Amino acid sequence: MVKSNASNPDQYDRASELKAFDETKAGVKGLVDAGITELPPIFHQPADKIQKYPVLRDTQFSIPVIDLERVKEDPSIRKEIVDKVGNASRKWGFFQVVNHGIPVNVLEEMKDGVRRFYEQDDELKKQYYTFSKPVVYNSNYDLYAGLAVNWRDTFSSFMAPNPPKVEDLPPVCRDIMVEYSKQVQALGYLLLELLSEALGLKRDHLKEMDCAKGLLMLCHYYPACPQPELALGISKHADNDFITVLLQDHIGGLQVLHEDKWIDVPPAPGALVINIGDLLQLISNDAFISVEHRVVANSVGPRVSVACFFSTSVIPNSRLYGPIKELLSEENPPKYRETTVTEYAIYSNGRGLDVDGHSHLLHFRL
Ligand SMILES: O=C(O)CCC(=O)C(=O)O
Ligand SMILES: [Fe+2]
Repeated sequence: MVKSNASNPDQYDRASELKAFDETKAGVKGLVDAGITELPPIFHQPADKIQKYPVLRDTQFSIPVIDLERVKEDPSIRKEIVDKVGNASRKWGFFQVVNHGIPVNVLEEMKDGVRRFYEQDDELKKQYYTFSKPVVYNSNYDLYAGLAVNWRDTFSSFMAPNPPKVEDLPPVCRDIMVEYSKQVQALGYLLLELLSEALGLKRDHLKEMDCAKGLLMLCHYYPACPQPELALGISKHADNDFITVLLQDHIGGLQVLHEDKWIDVPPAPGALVINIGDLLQLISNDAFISVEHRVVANSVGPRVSVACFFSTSVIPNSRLYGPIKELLSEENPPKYRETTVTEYAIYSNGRGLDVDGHSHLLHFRL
């Protein structure tokens, strides 16, 4: 157990508390199971980090929800959908989709599978608490590097193009991980078509650039927090991929930074949240924006979510990605130098922002 010293958070041995927490291999859920009633200091966010931007709760400002029904059948409906996807990707960098083709029972089973993973016996879970297996479970991947530990546990696995052997996936959720990742990849390809068309490119342009070839699945668990106002589930970051498809449950907590205000992304039944990652901002030459987001801690959880990152960062790949030539003109010269997905991943080191809290994209700007 990590001893708590929340009444005097400045006077504690941070390094040894981090190590003690890490060595439990039981994550944040382990602390909750042990019955803590105060937030241990390693989780305390600096107050200015939590409150820097106001939270705006105004229905006038909300992430667009786009209905994909009949997108493949009716060209005039498709055109409307493409316009909506383009507008949302330019203005918000985020949107939700409904009628996306993934059945509700698959979404429910995926969330149940994540709950089963975390709620199984600690001893079974601990075997994945390592960076040397295809499925990596830990609390925060950047436990020792972050300013404050996030109130969250995560397990992750690359699911495409080279998925792990089935026996390497956790038995309690392996079938649904395989099924869901296949369906998400198909949706990823459809989204790339719509995004290509919204950029005025031919339908297969982004697909042919391999933007949905690689898929990293991150399964998050945000236990109920004893002092949610002092912690964050995920601190402010942007995603370092092409696009992300996020499945969230009914609890909520995801917020998007829009015009210097945090806007809630309300859970909608059957919906998936889509966001533009840094690499798509780069190749679209800033037409689409990769927007910072965070998850606040909650007192009613556990909340579960599954983030599917489309990126090929683990495949050795020398393919260069720069602003797409067809989008450039005298009035729209390239804003970024070319990079590889691997270089971008190494540069961002899996972290959503640089040490000063700025986007890693700035480093690649011409
Ligand atoms: O859990 C969520 O709602 C967001 C997760 C997220 O932002 C991420 O995995 O990058
Ligand atoms: Fe994210």
